[in-house]
Amino acid sequence: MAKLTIQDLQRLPKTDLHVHLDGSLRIPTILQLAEEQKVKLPADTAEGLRPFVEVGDDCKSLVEYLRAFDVTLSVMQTYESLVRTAFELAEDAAKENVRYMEVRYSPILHQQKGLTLHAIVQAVLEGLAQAERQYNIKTGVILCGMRHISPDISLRLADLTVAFKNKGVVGFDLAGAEENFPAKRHKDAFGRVLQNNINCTLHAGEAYGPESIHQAIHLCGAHRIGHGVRLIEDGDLLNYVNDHRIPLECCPSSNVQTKAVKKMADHPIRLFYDLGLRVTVNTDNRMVTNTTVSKEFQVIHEELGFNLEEIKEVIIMGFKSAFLPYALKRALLAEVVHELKAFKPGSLESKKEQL
Ligand SMILES: O=c1[nH]cnc2c1ncn2[C@@H]1O[C@H](CO)[C@@H](O)[C@H]1O
Ligand SMILES: [Zn+2]
Repeated sequence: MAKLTIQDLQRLPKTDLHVHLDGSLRIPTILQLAEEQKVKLPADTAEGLRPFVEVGDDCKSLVEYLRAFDVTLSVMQTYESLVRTAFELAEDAAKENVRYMEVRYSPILHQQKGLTLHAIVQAVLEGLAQAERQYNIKTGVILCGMRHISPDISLRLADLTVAFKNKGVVGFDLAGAEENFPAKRHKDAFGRVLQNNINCTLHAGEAYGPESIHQAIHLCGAHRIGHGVRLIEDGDLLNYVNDHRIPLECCPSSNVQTKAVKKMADHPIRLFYDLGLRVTVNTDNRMVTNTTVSKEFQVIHEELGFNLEEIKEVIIMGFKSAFLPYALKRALLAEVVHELKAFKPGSLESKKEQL
């Protein structure tokens, strides 16, 4: 199998359907925002801050992984900081040819300085719109309820999702620590979203077993599953997910860091793909996990043996799984399929380097 380079993978058109805004900042931006806002960080240089906001493979659990967000959230409490971080995330994604991205975050975590929930959504939409005008990228927003926060708050966030339906918000999610915080507590919020004909996805099967995925699908009506790695433990549910073409938002590097899987070679995305499941490849958190969509494809190429044809197929599954109206999705898919057919590995740059 010819080896694909990172440049090849960067050139391919891609999606990122699972990326948290508050885990995907640039470190220099955090430093600048902290200075402007007089916020105290654990360190005031990029190198000093890195260990607090990038977890690495020695991270032991999801709960440990989530500590990085205390730092990022401390500088994401103003309208301008939300516009800026949303713009920069879309800019970074566009530069590696991500053509469609769904950005998620939980507005309730951005109210420490009194911003209204509406302003918090508006700011992110403004930053993303600015990037869309400048780059060849389409975006949508997914609002997250948080598992450990009260179901009443999830209901308010569900109402916020309804208020921004067709205005840039395309779905609702449930994030945060999974163990001891079952999704069923939040089922009214999902009911609200579903009854308004809005898509939902839930983080499930990351730090808890297949029961969690079962709840997400059957009690909360999940149209997609975030991670879902532990689906491998329940063949019957796996068949259901496969038969109903429920997409899995796989985030391989993040899963090694949170110990959803012990090591990359054990990642079930290979088996899921071979069984015909609809799998997608995503970053989860570009900064916290120190990754990009291209790097995630490189990892599954090098460590799990996905070849170019298989990668193209996973890319297409990403576009198919988008929370986009069907007509738009079909048009975008047609464009991408055309590009993928014409794609030849070996970028101009890498050819020049070889000379
Ligand atoms: O992999 C993950 N699993 C569960 N929750 C997560 C993950 N990454 C980030 N968050 C949580 O989602 C919130 C909103 O973006 C973040 O603040 C973080 O607490
Ligand atoms: Zn996530």
